[in-house]
Amino acid sequence: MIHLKSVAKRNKQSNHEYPFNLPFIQQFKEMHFRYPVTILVGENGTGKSTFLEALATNIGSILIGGENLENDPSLTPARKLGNELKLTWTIKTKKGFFFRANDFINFTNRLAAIKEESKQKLKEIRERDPNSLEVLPYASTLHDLNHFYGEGLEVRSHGESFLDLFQARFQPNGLYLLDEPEAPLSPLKQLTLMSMINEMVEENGQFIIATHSPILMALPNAEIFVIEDDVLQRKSYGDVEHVKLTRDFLSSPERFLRHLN
Ligand SMILES: Nc1ncnc2c1ncn2[C@@H]1O[C@H](COP(=O)(O)OP(=O)(O)OP(=O)(O)O)[C@@H](O)[C@H]1O
Repeated sequence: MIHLKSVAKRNKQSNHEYPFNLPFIQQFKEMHFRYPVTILVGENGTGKSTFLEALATNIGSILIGGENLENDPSLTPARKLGNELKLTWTIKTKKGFFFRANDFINFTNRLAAIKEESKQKLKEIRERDPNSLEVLPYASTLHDLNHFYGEGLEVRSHGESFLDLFQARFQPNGLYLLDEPEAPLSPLKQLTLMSMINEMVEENGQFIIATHSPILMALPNAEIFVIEDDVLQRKSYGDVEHVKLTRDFLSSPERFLRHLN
């Protein structure tokens, strides 16, 4: 299912501040989403995260692990760009989220802190008055955390907790913006993530994923856009530089290693 059909940038007088000064953003006119999965590839620093952030602010996505999108000061420049984007929808969905690998550690830390605080409050209230109804909100928070995340994301490894999170928060009919979700995942777990994404695609999910992973780039039902020479270019899997380089490297690492010294 394609929820978000396209994004276009409104014409604007030249602006020399970030993010409008990024060559890719300057050149950007519009982009169409024709597949349930859109993969965004580009060298470091080309502006993939910035672009996803701008999209997320325009959409009003839930930001997993960060501040509220509207309040997060680090997103002020992206919000300005987001305001200049015009989105067209098939059906606008409120389901889904924006996920940046970098926020994730904060997220697990915050969950752990909320859990600890709720336990502490419960204990204090029960010591004061075993029958007090004041316990209810804290008991409910603990119940929800256990329901969603079991033992706790904070006691799992980064990769495991990533997958737990996706498992807990993916739901049908959602629009998911994922920024480098492969970050802590082993190749095997990247395959697990691919399979979760496939399941959600079957359930009318749409994904826009910025990634450097040649594994994730192979997702079926996907269209790959590469930021090259400052513009978006559609590419087939085998023509993506990340894929070619990885393939060449794996077929003969020594050929590359010889040039490292
Ligand atoms: N708040 C900011 N102020 C000024 N420049 C910024 C800001 N955030 C990012 N940049 C710059 O904008 C450029 C694009 O950054 P962005 O993180 O969007 O790139 P990216 O394509 O996602 O890179 P990577 O693949 O390394 O994650 C970079 O040169 C970065 O230094």
